[in-house]
Amino acid sequence: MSSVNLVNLTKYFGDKKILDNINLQVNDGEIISLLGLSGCGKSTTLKLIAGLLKPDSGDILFNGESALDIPTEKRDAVIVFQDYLLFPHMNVYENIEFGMKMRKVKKSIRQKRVLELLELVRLEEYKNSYPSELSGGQRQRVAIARALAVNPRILLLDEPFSNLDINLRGEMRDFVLSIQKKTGITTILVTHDKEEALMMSDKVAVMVGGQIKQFDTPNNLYERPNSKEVANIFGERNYIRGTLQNGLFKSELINFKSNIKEDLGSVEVMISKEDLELKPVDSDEGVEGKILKKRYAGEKTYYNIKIKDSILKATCDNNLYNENDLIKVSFSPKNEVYFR
Ligand SMILES: Nc1ncnc2c1ncn2[C@@H]1O[C@H](COP(=O)(O)OP(=O)(O)OP(=O)(O)O)[C@@H](O)[C@H]1O
Repeated sequence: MSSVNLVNLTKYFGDKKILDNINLQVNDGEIISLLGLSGCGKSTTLKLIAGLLKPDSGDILFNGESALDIPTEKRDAVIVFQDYLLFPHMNVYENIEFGMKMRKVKKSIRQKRVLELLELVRLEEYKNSYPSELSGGQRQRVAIARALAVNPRILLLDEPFSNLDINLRGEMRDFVLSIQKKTGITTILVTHDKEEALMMSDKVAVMVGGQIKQFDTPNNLYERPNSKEVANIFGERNYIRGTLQNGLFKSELINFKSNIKEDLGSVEVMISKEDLELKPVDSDEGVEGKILKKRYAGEKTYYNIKIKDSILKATCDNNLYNENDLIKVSFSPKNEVYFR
């Protein structure tokens, strides 16, 4: 097992800077995610860690020691790609055994390890099946067992769930998490799915344009993003410009008592859609608005509400109001996030 430390890592393809001075500290045994839109450099970062690419500058430390001169096959950092890349002419047993055979591990040890892994990924009865005879989830479990077979220090997962249907995806996320906890292997997951990153990770690195914009716990990223750019990755929010003075936020749309006593002057407050409260129009509290659009989605209902000349978005657990209804909207801050 190992910690991973990326230090001022920069990578160009031609004259295009793909990774721009990346710094990241992953502690031994942690599972973290690299989250960002397509093309922001997530897979490139994984390939650099695995040794499939070389950086133009910077360093990669495993347990504090540079891994740059260690060839890929000796780095002990294995990647599971989204298309799994199983050997089609080998059965499940042989696929899992392959890496150990290459490393000339003794047959009796190989056999014991493959059987252990088959049990871990719950595929004992499929050991003689070929990849074409397996479901997507089963193939993925073989790919994970094959990666773990060589006792890597670091597991790198590149969009491992994106080819699976939605139900299987949930199941495989739980499965991978349980294996990660059981083995304690340091794991870096690449994903463009915000919920997946939040659900699976001790910490998430938000990447935009080859840079890490924030590396933090899921809760901090969602509740206390350090920029609008990061906030927007975790879903659409409302931003209202106003002033924060003497413990009061005042704006043309909404006023509320703030928990922050510092005078910040002119600011934009971020309000999550689920933090706006909708009440009947004859309530004493709140500002009056009109429902312009409603989308009922079972567990939740999404509303667009017009207040003066602005539109606020709200997500409610109930389904009490309809389009064109007049309502009152109020907000009592729990976690206040202000941007200047
Ligand atoms: N071998 C390569 N040669 C040239 N350009 C490359 C190469 N590999 C990746 N790129 C470019 O580098 C950028 C980052 O690619 P990368 O695969 O790291 O992104 P990503 O965030 O993983 O995206 P995705 O989610 O689509 O896989 C992209 O613009 C891509 O076109």
